[in-house]
Amino acid sequence: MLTGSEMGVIDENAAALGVPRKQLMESSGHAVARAVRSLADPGNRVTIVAGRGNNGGDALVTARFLDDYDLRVLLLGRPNAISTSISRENWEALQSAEYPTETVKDSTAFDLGTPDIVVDAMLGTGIAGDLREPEATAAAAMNESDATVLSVDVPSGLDAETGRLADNAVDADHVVTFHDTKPGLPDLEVPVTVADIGIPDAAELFVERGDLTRLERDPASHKGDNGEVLVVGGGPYTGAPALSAQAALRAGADLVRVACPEVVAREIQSYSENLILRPFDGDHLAPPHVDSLAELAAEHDTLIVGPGLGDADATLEAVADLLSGFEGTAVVDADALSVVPDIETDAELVCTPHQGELRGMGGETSEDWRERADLVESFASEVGQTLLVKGPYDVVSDGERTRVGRTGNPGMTVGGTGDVLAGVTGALACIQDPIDAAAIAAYAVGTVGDRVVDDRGYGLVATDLLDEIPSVLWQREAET
Ligand SMILES: NC(=O)C1=CN([C@@H]2O[C@H](COP(=O)(O)OP(=O)(O)OC[C@H]3O[C@@H](n4cnc5c(N)ncnc54)[C@H](O)[C@@H]3O)[C@@H](O)[C@H]2O)[C@H](O)CC1
Ligand SMILES: [K+]
Repeated sequence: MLTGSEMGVIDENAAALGVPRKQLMESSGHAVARAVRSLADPGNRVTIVAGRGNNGGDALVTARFLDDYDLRVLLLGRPNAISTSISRENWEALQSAEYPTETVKDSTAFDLGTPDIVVDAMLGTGIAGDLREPEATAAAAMNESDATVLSVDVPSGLDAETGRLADNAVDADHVVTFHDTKPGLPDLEVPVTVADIGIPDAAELFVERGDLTRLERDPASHKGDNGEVLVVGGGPYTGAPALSAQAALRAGADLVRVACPEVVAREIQSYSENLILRPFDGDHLAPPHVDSLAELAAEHDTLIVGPGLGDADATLEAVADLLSGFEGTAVVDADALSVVPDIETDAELVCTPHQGELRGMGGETSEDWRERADLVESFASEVGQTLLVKGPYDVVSDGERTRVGRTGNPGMTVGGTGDVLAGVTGALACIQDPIDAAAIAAYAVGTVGDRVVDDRGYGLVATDLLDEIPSVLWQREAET
């Protein structure tokens, strides 16, 4: 089952892999024509009712596969209101080839006639709310007619995000949906054909630019709505927590605080005025700090534990105590990773080991990325947490879903890039599911590294990555 927005992600990933949406539309339209053939014989009257979006575009393709039928193609609205270039190209192809097309300027001009089959291609995954005019009048006419109604993707009026069926939705007799079934379709109790439209498995496995479309920033949001992150780090090292915290800010978090030993707080602050420090006494994290840190952590959307903490016994004991009592989402990195297999916790953890750290946690790895993906998936399921295993191909898995990020380059083996990745993951985990946060972070940080190396060559340092994070995450160019 895939929601409309999940289909949008996959379909843009397919485009990133070289299979553009227009090609998918051709397959979709062909699949609808095959369904028409299974429902009616050549010579029968088929009326296509197309909306102005890509759902309509699918059926404009269908028309070209039905030359041996008695065909009418109705476009709801004016041709210049067609909202996507690929639908417009398919409309123009029908004009050039002199197909019997008509445009319906408003609802009073709509006349369905008496076809044998109606192809309902008014609205698909782009719908919001009940049907407006002229779609509402057209739906009522379809529902009254004796024709067999074949809906494209979903009956117009079914919201493929929530499965809600509008009161004035089309009452379909048959549905052809694409790639996978959609929410609400099983409840309709009509035959549903799931058509393979040639989306490669890789569009679901690999993290690509379509995954960035998951990111949204509400224009009406207030300080804090886009995430508050607490980094618990520092002591033996000071750069690591500062990198994670700055990366979290660059990834879009509103407020990022760093809890660190008092003796290094001034130094960490001196790296950036954007950081808010919450020092605790001493020169390293230890069990007496845990109670107050737990209270502080509970006031944040996500916790990042590990960067620069070191591996002193007292520190690892404190990390284990902190994570055991925590109930929110935490990114666990660096030395803190070693405690994960030994603790019981209600927290949702995103662990970000490189392959050596993964072995240290008891996980297995392999040179072959496909084998590694399987091994990471089963280890994630064993640990019951999300893993982001870094490597030339990053593998992200929660034990059920597994994603692979292919961005990045050998320049990123330099120290500090992992701290940046932990920071981006922590920020995104404020607004996304752990697996999506980890997948997007892996893809984005690798892309950032690729841009820096393209620009300047090898010899990048972790701070080079920070400034490029916003443009990769938030300035995407979507295909329409
Ligand atoms: N995702 C894929 O892999 C593919 C999907 N295809 C088809 O494309 C549609 C989705 O197309 P989209 O252009 O995004 O949206 P729609 O055509 O469903 O509708 C957009 C259109 O509708 C208007 N609108 C929104 N709500 C209402 C309403 N309540 N009443 C009236 N009009 C409304 C809105 O303003 C827009 O103009 C998907 O379902 C598939 O059929 C392609 O085949 C490619 C592969
Ligand atoms: K439809």
